Amino acid sequence: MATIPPVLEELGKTRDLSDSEQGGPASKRQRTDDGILVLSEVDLRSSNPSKPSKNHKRLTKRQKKKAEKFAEPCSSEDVLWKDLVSVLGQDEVDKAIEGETDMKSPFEIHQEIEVEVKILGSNGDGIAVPVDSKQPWAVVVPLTLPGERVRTRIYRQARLHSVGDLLEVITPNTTLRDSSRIQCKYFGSCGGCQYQMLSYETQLEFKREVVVKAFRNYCNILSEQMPTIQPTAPSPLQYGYRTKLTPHFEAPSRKIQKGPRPPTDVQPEWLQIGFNRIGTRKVLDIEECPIASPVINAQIGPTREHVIKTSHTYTKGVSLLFRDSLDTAVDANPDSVDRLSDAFNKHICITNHKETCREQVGDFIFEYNAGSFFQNNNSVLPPLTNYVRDAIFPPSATEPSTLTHLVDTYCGAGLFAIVLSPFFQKVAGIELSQDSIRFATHNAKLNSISEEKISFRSGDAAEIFAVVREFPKDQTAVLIDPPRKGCDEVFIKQLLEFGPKTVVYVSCNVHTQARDIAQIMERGKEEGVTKYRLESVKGFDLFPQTAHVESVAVLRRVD
Ligand SMILES: C[S@@+](CC[C@H](N)C(=O)[O-])C[C@H]1O[C@@H](n2cnc3c(N)ncnc32)[C@H](O)[C@@H]1O
Repeated sequence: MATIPPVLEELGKTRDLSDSEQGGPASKRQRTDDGILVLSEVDLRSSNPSKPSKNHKRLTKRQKKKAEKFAEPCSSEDVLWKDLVSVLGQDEVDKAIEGETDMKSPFEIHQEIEVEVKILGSNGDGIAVPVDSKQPWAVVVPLTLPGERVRTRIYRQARLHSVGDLLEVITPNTTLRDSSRIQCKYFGSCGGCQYQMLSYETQLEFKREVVVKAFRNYCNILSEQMPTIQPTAPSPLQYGYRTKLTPHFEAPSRKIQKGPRPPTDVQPEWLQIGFNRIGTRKVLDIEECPIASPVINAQIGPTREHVIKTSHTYTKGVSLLFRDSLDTAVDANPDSVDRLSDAFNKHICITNHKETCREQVGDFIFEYNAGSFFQNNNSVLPPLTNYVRDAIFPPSATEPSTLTHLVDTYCGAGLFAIVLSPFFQKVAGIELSQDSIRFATHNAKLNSISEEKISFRSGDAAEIFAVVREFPKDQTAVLIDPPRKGCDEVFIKQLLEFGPKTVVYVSCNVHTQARDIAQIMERGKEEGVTKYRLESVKGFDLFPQTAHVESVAVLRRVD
């Protein structure tokens, strides 16, 4: 029998039972645009309404109705559902739904069972079936790998599956699992990382599989139109890469708030500063995060001390901010500073949302508001932006490119627009956040790009097509990099009406990306609508050790 890290053992023992009641509040995982896992509430109907377990809580009618509904397309529940169907088989799933057994779990909450893991789901958890399966039912067990036999304790019930804590890996997959690779003492308890026990090559292969499945499930185009998904591009840094961290803590209860002032040098018991424990909304106290950069880790201790000292002052939960930045006290003007000097390359940690951060990407400098969006893994930005450049101007092309104009939609602080600007005569960017646009314009100046060449405006992405009407569509590339929810129909309609020669779609959610690309290609079947060919799809690993994958798809107009 394989031993499991003590953190897993602790997780198995200490899950708060109130969190795992049948029909009680359960949590659904969601990922923010920068890949951070957050948990929000979803209500599940009782798995066996006729025989409630002793932990059963009554659901309101509204809660029941919500739980009975199928998941929103492309949501993390829907992505999981597709994985469940692939494990259980469509016929069995259909039969269970028809026979109304799809919500009737064969297991009790807190029951311990043995399961065999069939696949690693796209959300990063193992998807298993019970060893003595009598009805089609799956069990989702985080931190497990295909081929493993594990013991799990059920803590949540949902449609055709239960979710359990990993108690023991009975038969490990020794080809894949190696616990000596784990570099974080919180791995197994913290909800942030899923893959530290895997080799980096295996992580990249699993991420490619996620992209393959996303296009299979959400991009319903003919198989001959679907290019082979390329290998996932690695991150140069696999630990110490995160340039942003947002640990949080809950406020003390009213009683504690009103009680006597606590000593300021001892961490009160209620105060846990960190990330959500796996599968819960309970905070795990953390003092370090090995995937975050060194300056962030150096700042965690002093910030924790400050929070502990002032803990009596908090009446609301707080999300802390740690941003790795070049030292903004040094003038960024290339005439006054050597950008290769130690002074310019000194890193500091910014904790105030309103302060300015600075990063270098290739030869370009970017400044942005610490509270606004910027990609969270600086090490991967040169390969990512180079890949997008080569996708627009393929180095293997035999003819010189005719592309002279770039439209950067959802442009943030101007990352792609500015890095790619040397290759275009004119560049226009659009972004909803006025703050980011202010910085995009500032960044153009910081990098000596003229106002005649580059312009940024704030607004909804679809509005850009009215602005760039004078851009010659045969010479224009459009870059799309939307938030996790993807593009809306208005945007896609306007994109197709504009009809640029090349579209590069960068996405932090490959499922909505696949859905949007299907829509772009489907619309092209209509009379008079621009047609596109999906040329390539490639994952990029912006978040090593986690299940997250970024994806870049390239579409060329069919003339
Ligand atoms: C994934 S980020 C990409 C930012 C930028 N391309 C980068 O790499 O730094 C998505 C950006 O879209 C912006 N955004 C969200 N909804 C938008 C909309 N409807 N129109 C334009 N921008 C939007 C967000 O503020 C965010 O900056």
